[in-house]
Amino acid sequence: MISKDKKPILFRNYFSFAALASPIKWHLILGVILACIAAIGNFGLLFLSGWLLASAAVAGLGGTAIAKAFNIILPAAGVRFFAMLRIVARYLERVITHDGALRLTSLLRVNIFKHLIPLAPAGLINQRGGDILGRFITDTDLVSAYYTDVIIPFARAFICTIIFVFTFIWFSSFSALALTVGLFISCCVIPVCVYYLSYHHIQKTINYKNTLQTNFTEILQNLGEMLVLGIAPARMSDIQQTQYISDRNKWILDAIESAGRGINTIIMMLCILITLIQNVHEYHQGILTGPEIPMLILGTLAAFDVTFSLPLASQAAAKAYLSEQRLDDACKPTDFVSNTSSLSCSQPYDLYLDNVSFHYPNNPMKVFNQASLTIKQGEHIALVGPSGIGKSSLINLLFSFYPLSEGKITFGGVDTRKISTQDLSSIISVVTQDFHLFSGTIKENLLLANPQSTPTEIEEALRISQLYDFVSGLAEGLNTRIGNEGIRLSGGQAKRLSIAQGLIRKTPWLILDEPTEGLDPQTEYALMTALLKARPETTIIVITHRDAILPLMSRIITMENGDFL
Ligand SMILES: Nc1ncnc2c1ncn2[C@@H]1O[C@H](COP(=O)(O)OP(=O)(O)OP(=O)(O)O)[C@@H](O)[C@H]1O
Repeated sequence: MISKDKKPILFRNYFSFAALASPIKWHLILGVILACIAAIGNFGLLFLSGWLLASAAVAGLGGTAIAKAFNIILPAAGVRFFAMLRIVARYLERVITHDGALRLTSLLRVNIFKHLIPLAPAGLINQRGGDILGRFITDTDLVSAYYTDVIIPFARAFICTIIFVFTFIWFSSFSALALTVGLFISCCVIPVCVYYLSYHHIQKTINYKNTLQTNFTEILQNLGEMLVLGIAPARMSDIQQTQYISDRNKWILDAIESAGRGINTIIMMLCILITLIQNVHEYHQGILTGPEIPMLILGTLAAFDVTFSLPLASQAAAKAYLSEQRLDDACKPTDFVSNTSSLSCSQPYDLYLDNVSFHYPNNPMKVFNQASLTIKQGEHIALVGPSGIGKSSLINLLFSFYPLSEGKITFGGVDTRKISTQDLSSIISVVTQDFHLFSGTIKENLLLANPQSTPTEIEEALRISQLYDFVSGLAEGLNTRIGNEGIRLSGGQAKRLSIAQGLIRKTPWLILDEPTEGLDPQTEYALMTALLKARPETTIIVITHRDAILPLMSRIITMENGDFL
């Protein structure tokens, strides 16, 4: 169980964005500053260009003397300066904010991984693989985008609004007021409306996307079986249907965002119109000069530039919020969290089950009912019993993957709930029925189990698991690639390779779940005798239905009615 004070990551309940984003706070601050500088550069460029063009025209109309007296160099240099400033600031802003966003994504993923690990497998029992993958990839991306797609555009819009309005006040208070009202609607009212109008559709889009991802992952994983059962076309048509609904929803979101932009444009045009009418009036009153009119008009145009990304930013905010909820849910500690404490157990590694009762969280049927068992280090045991009685479940309890209803299990003198999974796995090697081989060479798969193993140890493991002759006969020997999940090996060869993985770790305990299933009697006998001879000191527990193995073992434990006989 996870202790209450170890509060995991995510937002509302478990996570503080500020805490997570703290390593990239300078990226964030610098990103906002550069985004503002780029927007001010754009504003300055248009503002000054309007004044420069109109002044040059007025000077030209005024005759040669006035034209000569007009100093075009200084404002032209200003225009160039703002143009350069805009380009450089935009470039630097992109570099810094994207670097920050990528760092944030990796921080977020590492954090999520850290919180998912203790949940496995019991805490993840009700989650589908594709769903977790979706949360891990898509939702982390959307949450990280909060920084580049939400914080920066809104911070830029608010800071620049203040700067633009104060610049306008210098020339015309009325124009400044019109700009304030226009920018307020564009920065606050429209984004809030877009957010609430989009929220429900974004929620649906995320759900559809998740369903698509989950279903597609399952189809890919089980494509062979689905083709054999003839259900692949039906599943594909389900996927198409979900994709169609998802696309329609996306279309609605695009329409809302475009409407937001469209209204923004209308407000900008209204603002320009009002400013123009008032500026002409002020010109006649002598408050403004002629060139200042286009300057304020183009300035209004430039000022609104910072608001056009806000409808999209509102949608990004809703996406980040919903994704954050999904990540929060995925990482929420349940009652079935495997332990993270780490008391060291010591030799002899004896196992005691004391009145253990247990049922799976999603299955009320008791697998163990006040079961007691003692296994001393070095014993060679066959664990037998009818299918579904609970033999493999013993492995889950040994590693505290599930909580006990009653009783206690000690290993090496320590309650297994207090030994970390890492510590246990350094003492116990388990070869399960549903073993996993990686897409790589035979050697890579063996070294994955024990990176320090020497060529002699590799050879020994292959000899015991009766794979040596097979591997020696291969053109590329140990460097033969075995394909995804060991697809290029036969079922028996793949099983023996997984046994070799268990052997090469040389741990004091070795548990083999149905190691000889699918093997011919000769190979089965050769494997078991070689194993028991090579590892006399190792505790070996063989979970099996094969009678041929039983005479070779030093003790046979039978499971019956939730207990050991
Ligand atoms: N993850 C799980 N969630 C819910 N119930 C489970 C889970 N795993 C196993 N069970 C149930 O627990 C019981 C014991 O299963 P277990 O796999 O330990 O049996 P077993 O003796 O190893 O069977 P077999 O010899 O067929 O491998 C079964 O009734 C099974 O349905």
